[in-house]
Amino acid sequence: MILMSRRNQQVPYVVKLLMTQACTLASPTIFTTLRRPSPPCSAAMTAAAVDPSNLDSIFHQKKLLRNKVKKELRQMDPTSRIQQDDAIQRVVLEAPWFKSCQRLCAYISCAALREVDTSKILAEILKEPSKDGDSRMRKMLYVPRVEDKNRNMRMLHISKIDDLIANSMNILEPHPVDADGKEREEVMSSKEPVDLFLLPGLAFDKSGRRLGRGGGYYDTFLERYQELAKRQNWKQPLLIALSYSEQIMDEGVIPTTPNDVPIDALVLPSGVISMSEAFRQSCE
Ligand SMILES: Nc1nc2c(c(=O)[nH]1)N(C=O)[C@@H](CNc1ccc(C(=O)N[C@@H](CCC(=O)O)C(=O)O)cc1)CN2
Ligand SMILES: Nc1ncnc2c1ncn2[C@@H]1O[C@H](COP(=O)(O)OP(=O)(O)OP(=O)(O)O)[C@@H](O)[C@H]1O
Repeated sequence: MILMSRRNQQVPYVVKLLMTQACTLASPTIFTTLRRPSPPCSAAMTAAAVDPSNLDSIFHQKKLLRNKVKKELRQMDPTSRIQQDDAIQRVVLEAPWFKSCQRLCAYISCAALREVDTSKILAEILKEPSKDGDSRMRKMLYVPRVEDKNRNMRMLHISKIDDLIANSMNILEPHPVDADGKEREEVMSSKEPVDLFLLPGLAFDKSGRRLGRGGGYYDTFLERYQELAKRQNWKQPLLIALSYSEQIMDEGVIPTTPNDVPIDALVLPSGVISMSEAFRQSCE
């Protein structure tokens, strides 16, 4: 049986697990060739496509799963959390796809929401280039700003962590205008493509499903950005989420709808799980 992946490549209905050192210095990358959760192959999506009233049931199941995962995250041992935060960020900082990326969108982690910490990754991206001949280009960093309650989010350029202020949800985000009174660059208006998104989420599975916090901000934004990249003939950005081991679900547990955008890879404290051919190619 042959299925189509999100990049429209044929994916055999076979699960292959390969351990390889090719894509990470910190820990092994697990390459999985799995049935992609693209619309035709998800039971939940297929049902939703023929019966829109079924969406209510899917959203209800999503809500139950969010509550379960949030409870588990609140109960996590603080020492284990710190260890996992460090390990996950180390994997990212040492990964070839991170080192080589020139422009990325990343989330500003919120400790109260028990999100995987991104502070070390952000600090590394924003640190001043050393004066001792380090000629590496500074990466362009864009971070989310929620514009309204209708799933509208922008990704704005920041150059220092002080550019951020807490919003009504207590998440740090940039003001649309910088300290010099200049409008910040928005990623959707940039002339250059983004190579990488580092994504938050509540639950994930090994075939690329991602459950967010229920706002629909990321799915909406990612769909718009993928359409932009297609129109511009740009390479699609890698979509990589960061996850504690507690957030990995068995196959079939995460309910999905056609709007859910599948991810390319997942970073866990133990390494990277690859879910797409695009990710594998980025490691070559
Ligand atoms: N760090 C971070 N920034 C982000 C997101 C995110 O998930 N994490 N977003 C991703 O979309 C957008 C903001 N969306 C958000 C959606 C919900 C909640 C929140 O606090 N939800 C509560 C439940 C609220 C309720 O049910 O009424 C929670 O999850 O406990 C926060 C941000 C943009 N910025
Ligand atoms: N691309 C889209 N176009 C229109 N509506 C969307 C889109 N993506 C999500 N939505 C809507 O947003 C709401 C929240 O969706 P869902 O529960 O899947 O969010 P989530 O995946 O938890 O959140 P997020 O994407 O912000 O991480 C739903 O009503 C969903 O139909």
